Amino acid sequence: MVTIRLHNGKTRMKEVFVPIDPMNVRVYVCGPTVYDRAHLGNARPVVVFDTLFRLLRHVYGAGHVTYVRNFTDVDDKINATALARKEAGAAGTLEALIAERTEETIRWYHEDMDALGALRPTHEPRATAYVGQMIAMIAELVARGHAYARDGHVLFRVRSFAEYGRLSGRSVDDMIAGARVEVAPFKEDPMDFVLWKPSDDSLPGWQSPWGRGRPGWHIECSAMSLALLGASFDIHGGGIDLQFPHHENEVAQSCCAHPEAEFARVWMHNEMLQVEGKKMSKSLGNFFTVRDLLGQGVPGEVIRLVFLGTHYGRPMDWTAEKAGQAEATLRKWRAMVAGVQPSAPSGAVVAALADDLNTAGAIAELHALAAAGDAAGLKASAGLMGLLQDDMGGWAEAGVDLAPYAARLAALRAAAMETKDFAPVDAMKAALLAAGVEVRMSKAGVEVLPGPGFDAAKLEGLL
Ligand SMILES: Nc1ncnc2c1ncn2[C@@H]1O[C@H](COP(=O)(O)OP(=O)(O)OP(=O)(O)O)[C@@H](O)[C@H]1O
Ligand SMILES: [Zn+2]
Repeated sequence: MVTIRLHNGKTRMKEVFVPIDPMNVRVYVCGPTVYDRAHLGNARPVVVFDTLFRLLRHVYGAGHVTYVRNFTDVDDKINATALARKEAGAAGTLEALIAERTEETIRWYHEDMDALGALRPTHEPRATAYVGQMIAMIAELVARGHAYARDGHVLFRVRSFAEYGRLSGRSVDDMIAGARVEVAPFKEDPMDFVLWKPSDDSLPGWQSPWGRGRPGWHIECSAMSLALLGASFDIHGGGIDLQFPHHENEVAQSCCAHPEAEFARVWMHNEMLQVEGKKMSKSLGNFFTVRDLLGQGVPGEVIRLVFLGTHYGRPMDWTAEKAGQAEATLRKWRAMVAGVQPSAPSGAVVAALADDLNTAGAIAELHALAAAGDAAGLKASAGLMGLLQDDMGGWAEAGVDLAPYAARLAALRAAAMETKDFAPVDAMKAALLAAGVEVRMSKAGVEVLPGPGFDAAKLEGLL
């Protein structure tokens, strides 16, 4: 059996990975808060942990890996977007508007992450479906003296857990000194964090022993991982931005509710996608969405290869140059593997991935396979990384760059918004469809992709 080594954020060492149960290797990754389109940074953990998922499936068997990634669908940012819609005159109750918003966002998330060749996790639990389990866990923490109720809130008593701060390498006193901890009258200690908070009538809420309210964010992952993976499981992942306080708090909650268990054995954190040295984030406003890139004609597979070019533990930038190189590589490889039956993945590619997901090393091995003319090996090995899959190939096999057609269509639409004459847009769209091109037009942009019956010759004269 292949030996996998992973850098464990808990011990800060690269360790041989030994699953608790090789018949059921269990992974939990913190998923998105569903109030808006995913930005490119949000896609990095998806690609990183999808690559891990694929490697584990290869080594232990596809039926022997359980991968859970949640949707956080209870959050004040979601409430705010729904409230804003209501105030703008949207019909329906707040609950209905929230449900509409989260459904829509989950649909977008699936479309965008599917386009990157990410497999759907085994389970994608929604937090709102696990509120009962969260309440039970909070009650357990109260009973064990690790939490206390005050004024409709329930707080975790940080000083009751001696190991608090170990995962992120901080001491409680340092945290308070440099802290952005919220002081509130209902807290015994400023470090204590919220497990449950009250909801007024204008907000979604659930009945609980502490009155009508809603869960804090951290308890969601503790309760959902417990329900779906058990009190001890193998790997917990997420972005490094979540290490503190989110993951630290998850550890505190889960270990105090189940002191007999270990919670996550291995912690893996992906580093950030950056823009000019800063984390791409919604709050900084320095972001673009995955959909923006797809709409500009950048294939999802190109985005995936760019991500895999940098080790997950290092920060990285998105650049047009990297995208151009990845696209050229994939065009070359796709031409080589067209119609070829994959053989088995190369040992060198598997070994690179098994070495703490050395994806850059694995890509170098793919180049070596291509240079050696081993198309069958290239196809199988790239497949292990979610590349050169048949269902993602249309863009490259087309052999033509469709981005200018997307740009032209977008320009015609912009002009039509002014003139109110949509005939030129319709004509262009019809011509593209006749050439077998799939056209998707939305507020976010225009996307054109070669469809099954694509015929490049029919594009003649359209630009
Ligand atoms: N710039 C980034 N690079 C890599 N991963 C990121 C980046 N920003 C967020 N993530 C990860 O994306 C996942 C989803 O996070 P979440 O939905 O909480 O983010 P968000 O609220 O959209 O992000 P933010 O507000 O930080 O822009 C998490 O695993 C998080 O660590
Ligand atoms: Zn989490």
